[in-house]
Amino acid sequence: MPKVLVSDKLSPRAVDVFKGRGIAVDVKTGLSPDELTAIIGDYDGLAIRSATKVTADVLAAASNLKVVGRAGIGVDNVDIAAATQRGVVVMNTPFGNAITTAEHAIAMMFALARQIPQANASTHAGKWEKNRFMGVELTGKTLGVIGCGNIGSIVAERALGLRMRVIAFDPYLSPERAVDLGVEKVDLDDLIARSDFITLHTPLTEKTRGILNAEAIARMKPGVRLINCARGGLIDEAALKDALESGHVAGAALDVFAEEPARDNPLFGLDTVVCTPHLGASTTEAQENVALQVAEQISDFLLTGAVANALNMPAVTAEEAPRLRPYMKLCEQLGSFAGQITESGLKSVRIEYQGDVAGLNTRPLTATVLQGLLSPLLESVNMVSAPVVARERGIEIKETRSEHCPNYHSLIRLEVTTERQTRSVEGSLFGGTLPRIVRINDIPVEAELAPNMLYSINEDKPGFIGSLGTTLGDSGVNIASFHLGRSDAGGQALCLVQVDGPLPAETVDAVSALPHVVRAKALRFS
Ligand SMILES: NC(=O)c1ccc[n+]([C@@H]2O[C@H](COP(=O)([O-])OP(=O)(O)OC[C@H]3O[C@@H](n4cnc5c(N)ncnc54)[C@H](O)[C@@H]3O)[C@@H](O)[C@H]2O)c1
Ligand SMILES: O=C(O)CC[C@@H](O)C(=O)O
Repeated sequence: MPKVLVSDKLSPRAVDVFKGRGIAVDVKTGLSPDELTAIIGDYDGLAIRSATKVTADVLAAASNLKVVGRAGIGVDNVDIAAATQRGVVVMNTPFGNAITTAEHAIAMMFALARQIPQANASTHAGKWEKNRFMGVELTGKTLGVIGCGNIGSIVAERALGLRMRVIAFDPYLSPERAVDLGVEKVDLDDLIARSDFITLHTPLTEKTRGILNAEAIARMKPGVRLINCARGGLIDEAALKDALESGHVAGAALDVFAEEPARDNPLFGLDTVVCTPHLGASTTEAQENVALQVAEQISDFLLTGAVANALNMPAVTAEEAPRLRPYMKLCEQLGSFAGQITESGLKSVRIEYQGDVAGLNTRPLTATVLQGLLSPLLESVNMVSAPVVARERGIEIKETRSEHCPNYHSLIRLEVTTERQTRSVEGSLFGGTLPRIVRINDIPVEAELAPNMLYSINEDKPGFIGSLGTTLGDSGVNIASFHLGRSDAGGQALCLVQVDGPLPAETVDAVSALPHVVRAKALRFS
C-alpha cells in the first residue's frame, strides 16, 4: 500500500481522500529539516503547502518518494530541478486558491484606502481618533494591475465592479483578452505614471524581481498606494521604506515579504503599512479546494500513474514515453529559446512536424513546446495547462505534420508571431537522440543548447568574432563552444556561444555595445 506524508497544515479532507483511496497517510507538521530528512525515506508521496522546504538534501534522502504535491500555486519551496533529476514528479493546484487570493488583494486595497487596521487598533485602545483617519474613495481611481493571469484578472474584474478604472501591464495579455476583461492594456511606464493604486500578481522571476524598485517608485504619482499579495521580492523593500517615509507613497499593503517567515522586516512598525502573514490563500474554501485537489492528484498518480498539473513531467503513456523522450527535450529547448527571446505579447504559434516525428503522438510534444515558450513568463504553467493557458490568452496555436522532410530524419519548426514580429527556430535530433538547433529565423546554424548561452545577432562584418571573443575574455567568461550562421555574405549573422557559467549583465551589455551588434541576450537552458 502506498504511503503519503502530509507535512504542512492541510484541510483534513485531504486525509479523508487518501484513506478513501486506500493510501496510508501520516500527518506530521512542523518538522525540522533534519526530522523530515530522517523520515522521508518511508514515503511514496509528500503533500505540502509552503512551510515544508523540499530541498536537494531532503530529496536525496527520499529513496521511495515518487511525487510531491503542493496544495497551492507557488512551488518556490521545492527544488524542482533536484526532484526532476531524482524522477520525483512535482504537482501543484494552479487554480484552487485564485479567487481567495484576489479577494485578499481587494481587502488589502480597502484596508489601505480607509486605514482600517490602524483605526481598529486606535479604537480598541479607546482613543476615538475620528479626525486622524481620513481615507480616499476607490470609485473613479485608477488601479494598475501588474500581471493579469488567474489572480490578476479576478482582481481586475472585482475592481471594475467597484467602478475603478483598471489598467494592466502583462506582456502575455492579448489585446482581445484585455478587451474581454474590460481593462486597458498598457506598458509598465504608463501604468507606473497613471495609477493611484498598484497591485502585483506576477510570479517572482528574474524579470520581475524588484519590478517596483527605487527608480520605478520615484516615477509613481505622489500619494500612490501599493498592494503585494503575490511574492516578496517584487518590491524593493528598502526603496519602499524610503518612499513611505518621505510621503511619496501614501501606503502599502503587503501579504508577502522578501524573507519569510518575516519576523524582522524594515517595513514593520511604519504607520502607513498594512501587513498580513502570507494569508492570501487562507480561506476555508480555498484550503479545501487545494487540499482535495492535491490529494486526488497524488492518489491518481500513485495508484494509476495518471499525471495532472505536473510541473516537471509530461502526460504520456508508458508505451509512448521512450520514443517521445528525446523529442520532448528538443521541443522544450525550441520553446524555451523562443520564449526567452520574446518580449512582447504572443499572437500565434505554429509548430511543424516533419519526417518521422510527424507519425508520433505530437500532443505532448506541442504541449512541451508551449510549456518551454510560456515558462519564462508564467509561474504555474506545466505540460497539462500550457495549451489551455495559451488558448485563454488568445494565442492561436497551429500544428502541421508532414512526412516529407528533405534534409533530416525528423525536423520540428517553431514559428512565433508577436505583436511586433515573426521569428522561427528549427531543430532536429542528431543520432536519433541529441537535440540540435539547425536554423534560426531562416539562418542555418548547428548548435547544441547548454545551460548558459549567449545569443547575438550582428551584421556580418570582418573582425566581429574577434572582438566578441576579446570582450568575453576580458570579462573572465570562458567559451565552451561557438556556433555561427549567416544569411549571406555581409548580411545578417548570428552566433550562439556556450559559456562556462551564468553571464553577468555587464558582459551582455558590453557585447550589445560592440560595433555591428543588433542584439545580444543571455539565455539559460535546463
Ligand atoms: N499570497 C498568497 O497566498 C498567494 C496565493 C496564490 C498565489 N500567489 C502568487 O500570486 C502570483 C500570481 O499567481 P497566478 O495564479 O495569478 O499566476 P499566473 O501564472 O496565472 O499569472 C501570472 C501572470 O503574470 C504575468 N507576468 C509574468 N511575467 C511578467 C512580467 N515581467 N510583467 C508583467 N506580468 C508578468 C504572466 O503573463 C501571467 O499572466 C504568483 O506569484 C503566485 O505564487 C500568492
Ligand atoms: O499555502 C499558502 O498558504 C500560500 C499559497 C500561495 O502562496 C500559493 O502560491 O499558492
